[in-house]
Amino acid sequence: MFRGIINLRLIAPVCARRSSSYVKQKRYLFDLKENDDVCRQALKSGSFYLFHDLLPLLRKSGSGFSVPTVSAQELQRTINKHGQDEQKIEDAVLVGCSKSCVAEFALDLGCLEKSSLEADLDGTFTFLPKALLLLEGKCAPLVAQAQALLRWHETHQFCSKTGNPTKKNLSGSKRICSTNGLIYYPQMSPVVISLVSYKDRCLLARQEGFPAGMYTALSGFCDIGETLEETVRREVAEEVGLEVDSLRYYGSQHWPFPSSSLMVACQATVQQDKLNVNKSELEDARWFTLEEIEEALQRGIVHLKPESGTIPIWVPPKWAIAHELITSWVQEQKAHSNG
Ligand SMILES: NC(=O)c1ccc[n+]([C@@H]2O[C@H](COP(=O)([O-])OP(=O)(O)OC[C@H]3O[C@@H](n4cnc5c(N)ncnc54)[C@H](O)[C@@H]3O)[C@@H](O)[C@H]2O)c1
Ligand SMILES: [Mg+2]
Repeated sequence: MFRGIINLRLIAPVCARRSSSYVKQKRYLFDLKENDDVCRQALKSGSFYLFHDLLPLLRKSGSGFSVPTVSAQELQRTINKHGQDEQKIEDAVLVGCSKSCVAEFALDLGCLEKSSLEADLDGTFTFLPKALLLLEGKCAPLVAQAQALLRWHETHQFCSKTGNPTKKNLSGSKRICSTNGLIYYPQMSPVVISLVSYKDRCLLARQEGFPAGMYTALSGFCDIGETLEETVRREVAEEVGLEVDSLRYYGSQHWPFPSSSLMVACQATVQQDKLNVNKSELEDARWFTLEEIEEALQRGIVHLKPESGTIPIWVPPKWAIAHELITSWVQEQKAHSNG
């Protein structure tokens, strides 16, 4: 059993007063998920994020973009105006509830005409990777979660055992086979992402399909039955031929690509730096100094085509946990050098 130093990134415990409203919010969310009657009521008063064929609706807001919501009444009007039955609202899926316990849903209106919808809603249905780059703060993970849940329902219409149709419960927290009652829950695939370091350098890699110049931390899906630590060791050995000798948990992130992964991030160290890169998985892997990494972080996203000559190294954007891992390594290196 691999023993590493685990120091969980703990969220500061909420104070006693706030925890009562937090607990109330989470208990209401549980009721919404599990109790169709509670959810049916909430569908009349909740707020709705809208999608069109899994593209989220974004609206220009100042110098940036926001993710607008519509009320149940506005949604009814829009659906009626576009000739759809109001029942369509029951295709919505629950994505959360506000601190004041207003239920938040996501609904895909892919059956309606897109451009007239965008005109009515004063927004644009946007390709998800682009939308996530345009959004700030909590909007990006929320849109990613909603799209992943809508996509899961779209791709799990039939029972994999009987082949018969499945039906979602009202909140969309599960699907049930119409004949044998088998219950399906939305899945995330666990993926480990490790920033490997050796003395004062860290290791970044790229796959052939990555945007030109982008390097990121090593990552890999967990095989069935593996512990996270075993996946870290296996993936690092598989991809760059090194043996991990210590690892430290950093944090986690839901990642909607290619289909809903749970990224579990850690810092890992190795005892030697001789790389043996597995070219069937990686196009390249390199050790980078603190200075090179700081330059890459400064550079931000580089939109250059491979044919434009030498492309400077860049790393995933701020909302990717790889970026956080890399930034955390820089801070530790600087704290270490400042003694
Ligand atoms: N959020 C971030 O900062 C960040 C950074 C890097 C990679 N990622 C994501 O991590 C994931 C894993 O990266 P990777 O490509 O290096 O993985 P990987 O090294 O495991 O190689 C991918 C291979 O894993 C296999 N696989 C096993 N289970 C799978 C599953 N459930 N879904 C898809 N493939 C599965 C497939 O054969 C696939 O070709 C990717 O989805 C990638 O987008 C996220
Ligand atoms: Mg990998």
